[in-house]
Amino acid sequence: MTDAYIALETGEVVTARSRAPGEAYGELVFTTPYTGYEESLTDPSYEAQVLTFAYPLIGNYGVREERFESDRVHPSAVVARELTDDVADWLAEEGVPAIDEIDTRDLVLDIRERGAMKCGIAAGPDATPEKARAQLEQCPHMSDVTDIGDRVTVDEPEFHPSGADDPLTAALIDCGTKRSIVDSLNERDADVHVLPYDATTEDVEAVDPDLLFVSNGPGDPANFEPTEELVVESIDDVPIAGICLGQQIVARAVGGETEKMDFGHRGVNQPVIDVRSEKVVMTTQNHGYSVADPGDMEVTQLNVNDDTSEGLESAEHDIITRQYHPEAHPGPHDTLDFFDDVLSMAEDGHHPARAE
Ligand SMILES: NC(=O)CC[C@H](N)C(=O)O
Repeated sequence: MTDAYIALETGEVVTARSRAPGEAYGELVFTTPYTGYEESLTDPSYEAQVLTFAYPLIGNYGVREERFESDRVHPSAVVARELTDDVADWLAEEGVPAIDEIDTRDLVLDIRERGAMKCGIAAGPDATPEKARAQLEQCPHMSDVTDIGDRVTVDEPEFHPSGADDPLTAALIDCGTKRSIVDSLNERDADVHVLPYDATTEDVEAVDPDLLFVSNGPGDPANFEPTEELVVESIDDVPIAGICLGQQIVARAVGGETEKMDFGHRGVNQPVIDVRSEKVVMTTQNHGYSVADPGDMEVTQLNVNDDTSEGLESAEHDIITRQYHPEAHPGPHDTLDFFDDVLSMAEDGHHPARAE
């Protein structure tokens, strides 16, 4: 049944089946995992994006809140080959338009050939191609979504105790964090103060952290100037760690540069090599920008497929960051030791390579 349409920047309007009604626009991206749809759909990194699942059946093991990475669905719309009723009903309850019975192989090839592009979606009994085109016309370039940090950050600071007798303290700057990053720190006896992305140095000093941790998040790292400024002011005062958007913001803070990729890396099978040990790990990734110039930091890990920077470190300034998602959720557990490494740095007060 055709009661949904997706309008692409190519001028094409593709017909589909509505699984959750509504109209929306966003940057059209795809992710390839065959599991982890609850984690992806609640990952704040997908804010302002339309998420296409390359795997053909989404929802075959239901929907469980304990797998959520935040308190809501973040993509502005969802595209699949087939969505189960569990997922379709969940998205409808969340007010997120969803369409399926579309050739997602073809759509993914379009995105790979043209790069992540704008799109507009209209789904439901009143949907028309014109309404989908009207949504497309409203869609901004991702770098022009300048309020994206405000859409995903905490309203007020949150405290997540680890329950340990002698905990370390992490100040996590919430640029759209996944819950499993907080959990990964708590599980290693670190109390976590989650602060808004525009927290000040006074806000950080008030919690007296052993580690400043910059989270993952959506959009262009250039639109997180308050966080970048906080990192600039915090360097050499406290060890610093970051994941994904966090790596990008920290790189910019130490004089580096970031750039938009054609269609990014989104999946659970991205191989990464450590240039020091030459060990290769499989990683979970979800990003559309990358670090083009690491500034004052050393590139310690590279993507095996395209040599993009996956790990940056500074012994001088006590910094360790990763472009991929070490917490996985979903994905392989090859990289969980990142959290052990950054908490060891926090406990010692310096990067392991920096002599006392
Ligand atoms: N998961 C993330 O933190 C994504 C980082 C950034 N928004 C990008 O797309 O590259």
